[in-house]
Amino acid sequence: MTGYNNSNGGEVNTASNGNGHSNGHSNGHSNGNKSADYTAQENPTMCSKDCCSGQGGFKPGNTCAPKKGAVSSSDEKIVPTPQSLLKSNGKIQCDLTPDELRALRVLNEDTYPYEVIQEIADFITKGAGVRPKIGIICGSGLGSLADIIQDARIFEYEKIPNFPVSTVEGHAGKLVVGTLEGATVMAMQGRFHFYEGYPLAKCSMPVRVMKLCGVEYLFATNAAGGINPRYGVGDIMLMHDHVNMLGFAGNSPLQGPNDPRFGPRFPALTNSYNKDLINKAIEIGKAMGIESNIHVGVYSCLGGPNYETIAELKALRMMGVDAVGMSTVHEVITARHCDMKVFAFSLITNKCATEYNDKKDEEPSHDEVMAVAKMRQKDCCELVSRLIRELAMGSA
Ligand SMILES: O=P(O)(O)O[C@@H]1C[C@H](O)[C@@H](CO)O1
Ligand SMILES: Nc1nc2[nH]cnc2c(=O)[nH]1
Repeated sequence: MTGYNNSNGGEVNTASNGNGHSNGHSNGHSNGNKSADYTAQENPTMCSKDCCSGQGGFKPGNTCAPKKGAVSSSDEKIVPTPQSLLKSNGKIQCDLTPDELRALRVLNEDTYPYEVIQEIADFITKGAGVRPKIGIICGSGLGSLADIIQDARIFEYEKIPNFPVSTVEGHAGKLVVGTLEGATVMAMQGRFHFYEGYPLAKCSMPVRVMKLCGVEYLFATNAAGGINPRYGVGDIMLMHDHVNMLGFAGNSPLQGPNDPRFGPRFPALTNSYNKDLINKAIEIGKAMGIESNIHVGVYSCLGGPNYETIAELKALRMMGVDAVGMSTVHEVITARHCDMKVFAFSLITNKCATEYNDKKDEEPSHDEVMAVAKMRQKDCCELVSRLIRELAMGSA
């Protein structure tokens, strides 16, 4: 791989996408469900299996009175909403623990005013005693990127005011602030995904926190499926562009009122991925002897949590996508909106099938994603730390 320049789209694949296909599927089907109407046939007047089963089975004339010990609908546990917790004096009244209450509040908070982000940033910079210059977001299984940070000050997400919590395996839920290769850094060991139930603005809110902490460069990493047939498992794809599938569906982290203290209402995204950093990373890849495992390509984020169908993967390939995942794009949009320089890469943890087959062992799984990330974490860490060293020395 030689130096990257955006004019030819890096290594964007030009191979045939294999558009013609026959999947051998027949549309007609029989679901083999012989007793779909079982209750109605066997017990013509039984109101429901649960209702009548505790009464010695159905007998004609059952009154369907509530079973002993059953909760009546008025006793059912109510899922609290902020409104249901409020008394008329505006105070919250509920039997939730402070932790449950906090989780509820964070879940219900969709937008973060500038002042709240500022408070979070102050909490971190005061606690850490430094203003970091580089922000790192660790992808699935790549949390070890933060383990190499020196003089680390660790903040668990649940202890940071107004911060969401990580719910995905391989995302520890810690913010690590310290120094790496002479630069001050803050790293997220655990990011937030749309599929966890967080709105995109909340998923990428930590990027704004980074900005107000003083961060100028965002390094985002992710685990992704390789759609480009030339990519192998364990390869690294330096992102030079993205296709925002969630954006196609009308979803953006920048939706809602725009606060110009962060950035403009209509930001341009044409030069989102810093070319100097991409070229430096290619040079570093050569020096590490992993040149043939480094690509430059286009990433696309889908909502997840399911992996893609073959038809979706074919469509993505036709659109020029090289790797697919469930993150990063909204973080990059948020970072570019507030004028941060961005470097991002995907670790290819699985090859995406773009032809139909029945091979179970070729289906993606999070276990496989984690295993490959573990196997490749050393090279990923080295790439990131060498790049940060170049930045700290002022040569990137
Ligand atoms: O956080 P990233 O994007 O690295 O995680 C990917 C996408 C899903 O969260 C998970 C699927 O295995 O890995
Ligand atoms: N959407 C998606 N995310 C991934 N993360 C790791 N592998 C994959 C994949 O194949 N698809």
